[in-house]
Amino acid sequence: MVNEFSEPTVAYLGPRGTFTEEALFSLDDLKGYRAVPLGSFKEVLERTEAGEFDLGFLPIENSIEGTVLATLDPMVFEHHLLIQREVELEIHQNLLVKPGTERTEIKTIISYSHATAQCANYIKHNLPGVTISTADSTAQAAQIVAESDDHTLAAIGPLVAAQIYGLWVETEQIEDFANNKTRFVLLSRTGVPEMTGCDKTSIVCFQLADRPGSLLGILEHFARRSINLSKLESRPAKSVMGEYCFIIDFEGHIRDEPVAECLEAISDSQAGVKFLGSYPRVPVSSLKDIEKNSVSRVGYVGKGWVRELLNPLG
Ligand SMILES: O=C(O)C(=O)Cc1ccccc1
Repeated sequence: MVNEFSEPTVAYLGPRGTFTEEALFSLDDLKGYRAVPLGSFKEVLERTEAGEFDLGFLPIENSIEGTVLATLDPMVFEHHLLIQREVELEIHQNLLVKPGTERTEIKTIISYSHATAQCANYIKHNLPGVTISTADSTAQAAQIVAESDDHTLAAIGPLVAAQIYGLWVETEQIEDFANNKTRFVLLSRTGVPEMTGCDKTSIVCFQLADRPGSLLGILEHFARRSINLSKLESRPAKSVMGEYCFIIDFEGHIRDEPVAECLEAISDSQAGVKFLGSYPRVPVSSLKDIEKNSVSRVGYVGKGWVRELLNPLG
């Protein structure tokens, strides 16, 4: 270990008071680790890969805004880090102001881009015309507001950030959708955790050639082995316009024979495969939870709707 601390270390997106910190502190078995807040996603990734920290911890996906590209893209294209664990945290966004500030005074809102996006409707209807400004994290935004003399500036972020930086909570829970969750990942330079029987594997498939059916070809390897996918996302390959790579999460562990065989088959035929880790997966919501949270079924199309569209009279 090449760092100044005697105990094992975990670097995370700081400063103190981020949602990332709250998610990290929920991991009981990391209590013996020294948690070190860093200023940016980039710093966490670079310094973990360089071996300065044993582990890194970052958000990777939000249920309203989707993938956190500041984590995923560098993991796909620049770094060689392995996911050790995933954690889900329920997120509530809050409007934070300097003590004494009236809502009518607010002219600029600052936060991490995902946080302001999670509250876009709230801002449009309740703070029309405000300027949106970007910080490296929600807690950094709170710190900026606290350190500024400007009463027209407000932050969006966690309640704990208001406490740490001495801000007032103007309005609580301003996110646009209920059930706002963020998934975080624990990263390490080496090591694949033991198989638990309830695992997930993440990979990136880089197509060797762009030809018809190449995605289908990749997916067939999973279907043939009854391996269930939990996420499929395409990202520009960053080489040629129109070329993409596919980021795939699926159930199972690299030490499961069918999983290993599937990855071998894909890399032998269609694509270069980058392994991002096999790790215990968070329990999936039960059907009952989904039912309870679904707002309305109006607008969903049923079986046979294509036929109905084609033959409106038939
Ligand atoms: O951890 C935080 O407070 C952040 O600002 C990062 C973040 C990004 C996306 C969703 C939740 C948190």
